[in-house]
Amino acid sequence: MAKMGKKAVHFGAGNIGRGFVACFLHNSGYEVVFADVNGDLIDTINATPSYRVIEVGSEGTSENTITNYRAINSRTHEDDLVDEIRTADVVTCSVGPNILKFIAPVIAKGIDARADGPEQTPLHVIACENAIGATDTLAGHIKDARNTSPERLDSHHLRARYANSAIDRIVPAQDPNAGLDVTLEKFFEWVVDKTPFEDVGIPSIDGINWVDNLAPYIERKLYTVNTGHATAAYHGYNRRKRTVFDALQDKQIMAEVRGALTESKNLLVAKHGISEDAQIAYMNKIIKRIGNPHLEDAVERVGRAPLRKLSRKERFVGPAAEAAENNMPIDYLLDAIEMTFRFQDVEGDDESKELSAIMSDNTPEDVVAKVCGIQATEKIYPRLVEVVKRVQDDSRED
Ligand SMILES: NC(=O)c1ccc[n+]([C@@H]2O[C@H](COP(=O)([O-])OP(=O)(O)OC[C@H]3O[C@@H](n4cnc5c(N)ncnc54)[C@H](O)[C@@H]3O)[C@@H](O)[C@H]2O)c1
Ligand SMILES: O=P(O)(O)OC[C@@H](O)[C@@H](O)[C@H](O)[C@H](O)CO
Repeated sequence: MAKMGKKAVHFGAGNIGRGFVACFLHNSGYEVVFADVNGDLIDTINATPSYRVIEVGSEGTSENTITNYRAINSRTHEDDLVDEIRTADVVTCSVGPNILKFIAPVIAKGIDARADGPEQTPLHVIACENAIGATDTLAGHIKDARNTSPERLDSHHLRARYANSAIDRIVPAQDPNAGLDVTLEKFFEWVVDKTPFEDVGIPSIDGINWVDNLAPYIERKLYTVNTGHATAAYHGYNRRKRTVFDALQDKQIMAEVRGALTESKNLLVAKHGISEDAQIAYMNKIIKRIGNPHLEDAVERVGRAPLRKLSRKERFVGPAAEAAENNMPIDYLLDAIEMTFRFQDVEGDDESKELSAIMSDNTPEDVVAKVCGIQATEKIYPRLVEVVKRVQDDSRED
């Protein structure tokens, strides 16, 4: 039975938003106000008093029923949303790392409208995206002079506090006939940095693991779950597999996934003092999770946005660049990077089309600098140039 009285505004009523974040907020007693730009989705949410979150796995199926929510179109009803943020306890988002700059202006207005005396606790802002420091990125946009007047910055901390998070739960694209229901894996992990909230009170959201130092958690998540997932997806896409599960049935793809995860493990163990045994156990658990036969997770979803995934702090170049600097092996990570560069012109994926144009119009050296953010002085640079050149040469032959 949910406790009542608190309000959360959640940006992005998609898979992880409805299936994970809103579910946990609801179960912790929050009314959830979704903010989204998809008009049909907004209408469906407002016309549907409850939806189900359905957990599937080898242990069987279980369900949660979510109620006590509303939705607002952030494009057409900005003033209403400002007012919701003014009176909210928590703002969360799961819109995609590249969308944070678009949701920042309305959040800034809502924060600016809040009281900054003892009568109102600062808004707690937590971005739930697959990216290192996503809440910091959002906060940077909110505090930008275009969104918050510089004279208001000194007292901004009285109106809002920002905490980074690492969020982990596989939520595939949903059956279009499922309405608002979301089918997802049973496993979840939501880790949040507690330090920015300590003097004003940590929001009571059941299921969050509050920590003092988030860096090892987010790097371990991104460089294991997402590295393994994306390795399976890109190799799978290039071998015409439909889902990640299908991809992992192929022994060569499984070997690529294990290889990439072993290389990222070497770095994580050396860098964060995680024990080798613990990381091997974590890695094996992840391989099992991404191979969940009950999840229909299309390789195109997991491979979406290849330019983001090839960027400097992301799941491949992030660990590979650092491992290379430390003279650790990176052959499997480079194989996965090559498969990512081959993820071009995929139906419905704008970044894959942009990638194709970038590959046609630039030298390999420029591609590596522009897409991966890697400089010529870095050890990984010549190997990335080689990878890009190979993909470009193959495209010219086709
Ligand atoms: N699906 C997963 O397994 C999973 C797990 C962990 C983290 N994540 C992260 O969560 C984020 C969202 O992923 P998802 O799978 O839920 O994607 P999704 O596409 O299902 O949902 C994104 C939602 O954001 C909305 N949106 C887009 N632009 C917006 C804007 N300007 N304002 C408000 N809403 C906007 C979209 O309409 C959509 O409803 C990503 O950063 C992803 O990496 C996803
Ligand atoms: O959301 P992305 O595009 O960063 O990555 C795709 C998937 O790997 C991702 O959504 C996973 O399902 C999720 O990160 C599991 O926690």
